[in-house]
Amino acid sequence: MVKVALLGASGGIGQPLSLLLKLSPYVSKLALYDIVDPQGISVDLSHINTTAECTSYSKDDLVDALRGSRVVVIPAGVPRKPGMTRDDLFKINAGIMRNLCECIVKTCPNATVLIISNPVNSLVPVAIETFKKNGIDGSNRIMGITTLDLVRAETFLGDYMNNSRVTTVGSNQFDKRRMHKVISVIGGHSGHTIVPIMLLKPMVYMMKPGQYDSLINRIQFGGDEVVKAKQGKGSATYSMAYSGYKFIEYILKSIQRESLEGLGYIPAYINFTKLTNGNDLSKKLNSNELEYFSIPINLTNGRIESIDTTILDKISEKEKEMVGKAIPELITNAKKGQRFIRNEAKL
Ligand SMILES: NC(=O)c1ccc[n+]([C@@H]2O[C@H](COP(=O)([O-])OP(=O)(O)OC[C@H]3O[C@@H](n4cnc5c(N)ncnc54)[C@H](O)[C@@H]3O)[C@@H](O)[C@H]2O)c1
Ligand SMILES: O=C(O)C[C@H](O)C(=O)O
Repeated sequence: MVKVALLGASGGIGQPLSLLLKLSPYVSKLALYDIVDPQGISVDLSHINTTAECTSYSKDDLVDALRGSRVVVIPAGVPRKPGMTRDDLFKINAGIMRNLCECIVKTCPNATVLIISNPVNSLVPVAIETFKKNGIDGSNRIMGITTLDLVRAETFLGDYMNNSRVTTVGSNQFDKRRMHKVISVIGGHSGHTIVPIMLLKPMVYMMKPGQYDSLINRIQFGGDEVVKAKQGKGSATYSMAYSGYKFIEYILKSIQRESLEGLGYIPAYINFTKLTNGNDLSKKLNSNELEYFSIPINLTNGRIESIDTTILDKISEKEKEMVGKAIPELITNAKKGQRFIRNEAKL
């Protein structure tokens, strides 16, 4: 069991995620930090009869919140309103990410850092560059959480299968939780950089013309659906808390040395260049410039042991086309984050 720090704990994602972490058998201490004091959340959660010991921290207490943390989860930052892109959040959230990471790298440099705040495609580079500026390579333990795209893919494909004649193949409804054997998602976390990969190719042939394209579109722009429905009151929070916890649980299980076998592909948005199989990924994606990509990872002790590029061996022409479209945008997004820290370092 380990200490987990949650930065941005008072927010729309932070609150339900705090609850899920309080229920986790893998967490011994849960440190809740936010500039809006999370004391009430912490006291409330502390009445739940699970093991995790909750404490709250605000403003200048960040060092205390982080001290001894093995895992740091970051949903701190502003969410989108209708009409905005995730990239529009960069101006505010990049500064928040840099300041938090400056403190993480000095207080718990070996912690695994899991980034939820948007734009993920640029903020993971901000975090990695901040570590680098402080002389530390964090690329095997700083990850962007892209699990919501995977959860959406499983849900929307499950809906399609249950609502179409595909259900007549078996007598029961398809279990959406088993969809990880049917679909995965790689690339990044915004629009066309989100690239769904059908693991069971015959599924595509079973779909009516147009259905596959509309499924892909819904997965890529699922975030917009929630932003629109919330009418200016933010973006996905409950589905993100669930997806975030799902990914955090992989990390915690791996720290606990539990087997992750049978859980399917576990993608995360990472800097793959120095990792085992990183060269292989560059070759398969046919790009020397791309450094960040969401790709299945193999974990040991909560860190990336290697990346698994086999998912790219089975992709269709249409999926190749989607990957090709994602790469230039991913390069631009990553450079934006890198420049933010590198230019500052020159001042
Ligand atoms: N990765 C994903 O799939 C995904 C999904 C949904 C949302 N998001 C992103 O997560 C972020 C948070 O979303 P939300 O709905 O929880 O927003 P929110 O506004 O409800 O909560 C954000 C919290 O961060 C806090 N905060 C701001 N600056 C801080 C700082 N310097 N230190 C600590 N806390 C700080 C705020 O006080 C607030 O409580 C957004 O950027 C959103 O776009 C990502
Ligand atoms: O859409 C957003 O801005 C939030 C999040 O990235 C999502 O995919 O729901």
